[in-house]
Amino acid sequence: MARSNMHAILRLEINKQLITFGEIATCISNSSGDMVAIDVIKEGQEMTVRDITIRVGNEMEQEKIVNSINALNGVSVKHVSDRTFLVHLGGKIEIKSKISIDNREQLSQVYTPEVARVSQAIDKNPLLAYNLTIKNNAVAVISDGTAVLGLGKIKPEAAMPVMEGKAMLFKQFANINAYPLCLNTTDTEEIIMIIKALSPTFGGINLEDIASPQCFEIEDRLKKELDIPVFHDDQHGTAIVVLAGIFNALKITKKNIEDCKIVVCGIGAAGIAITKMLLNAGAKNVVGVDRNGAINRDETYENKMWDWYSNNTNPTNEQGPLSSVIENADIFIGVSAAGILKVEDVKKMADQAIVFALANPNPEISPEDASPYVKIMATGRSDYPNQVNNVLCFPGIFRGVLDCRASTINEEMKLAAAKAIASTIGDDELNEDYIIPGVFNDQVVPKIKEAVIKAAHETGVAKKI
Ligand SMILES: NC(=O)C1=CN([C@@H]2O[C@H](COP(=O)(O)OP(=O)(O)OC[C@H]3O[C@@H](n4cnc5c(N)ncnc54)[C@H](O)[C@@H]3O)[C@@H](O)[C@H]2O)C=CC1
Ligand SMILES: CC(=O)C(=O)O
Ligand SMILES: [Mg+2]
Repeated sequence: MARSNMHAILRLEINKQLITFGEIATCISNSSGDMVAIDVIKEGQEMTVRDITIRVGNEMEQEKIVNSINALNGVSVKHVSDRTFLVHLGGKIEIKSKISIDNREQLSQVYTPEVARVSQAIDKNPLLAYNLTIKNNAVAVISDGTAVLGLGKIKPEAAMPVMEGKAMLFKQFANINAYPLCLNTTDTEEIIMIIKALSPTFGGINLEDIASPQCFEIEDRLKKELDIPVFHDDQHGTAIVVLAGIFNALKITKKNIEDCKIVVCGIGAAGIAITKMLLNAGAKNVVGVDRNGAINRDETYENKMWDWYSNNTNPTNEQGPLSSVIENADIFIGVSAAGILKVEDVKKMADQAIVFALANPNPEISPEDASPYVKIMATGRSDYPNQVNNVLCFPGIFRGVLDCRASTINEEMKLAAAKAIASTIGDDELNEDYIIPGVFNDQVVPKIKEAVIKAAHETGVAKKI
């Protein structure tokens, strides 16, 4: 399994006459806790209070450690807090005013009565909204909570931490103000109606974690009916970053995309968009696998996208489960669920295999299990090398489209973004553990932005000269 990034902070009250800190540390280590920090909170003659931060595998392990400490004589656990929960207290973002209101004159300018003149000006010329409101730099991050990370359908309130996280990334990496909005409906028509009604406020719409196949119709309709860019990040953001990673990975394995057998597992939002980009980039042999095995032409599918998929992929009409179609595959791309690719499957792949196990939060196979048998291993996670995650794309692509006021994000702009990401790694730097730039590489956003603006102008969708 993938290693855990879960940390707990235990507040311990210790009677120094009865126990030493060394004994407590041994107890934690014997219970598989990895102690990463110690803070002294209160020091007395007899008693001392310390906060210790430990990395644990999961909640059960945490409970086991707490119970073992409490079983020792002279120490008790007073409080347990989880570092991840602590950073979420009160939510992760806020709205700040650009100017302060210190007197009546300023009040009458930013609000009534003077603001009315600004409203009237925009009413006469709605394009002025780009100059006189937040629109120019505002993106709505909208989810209905139906496909959140790999968690599946969860309540819209529960999707908010993820959307707030996306909003933070928009701000930090591209200085875009993003507004997380989780909708209490899963009805396609209602979602379309709500987003259309909200659109005057925003310069772009980032759809997030909306389940397939509904996500396709929602995005297609909004693209047709709105004049601002609409981008389903799980489809296109992911596909762009995957393609960037594949371009670089193939330079290492010295294979051509045309000759590779590529198995895509999880034919949902991300899987379908990835497949389309791979085909546009020249791939000829893509085989899609979902819960019931390979998508093939001998079956009929209710899902229209799977119908399209069966007719445009799988040239030899392979059938059967992942464990059989994985044979001789050069590339595996997983956007499905945790743990479904087995070591025995990886062993059946062609030489110099490339495995992108991108399910979040836990990949289809852990790097520890797969790495001995593959040339290149990537996941969607921040705690391993080669993080293939749409965070590398959405800040830069939206920075580009907002800056040139593009009406849409087309195939040319997406391909340009993929090439821009790949190009941030020079041939002299490229290696198995560095096929994709890190999230904190400050060349990524400017490179994507420039490439996207250029492609928007070349394809005539940039409205700002
Ligand atoms: N690393 C990254 O940047 C990204 C990762 N993802 C991850 O990819 C996964 C899928 O995301 P979406 O495409 O948005 O969801 P989705 O719900 O649209 O599609 C998931 C697909 O995987 C299939 N699936 C589920 N369990 C499976 C199994 N055991 N075997 C084969 N197929 C299975 C489902 O039937 C569905 O067709 C999630 O884990 C998500 O976190 C998604 C977007 C970006
Ligand atoms: C990264 C992302 O968008 C997802 O896992 O859904
Ligand atoms: Mg997502």
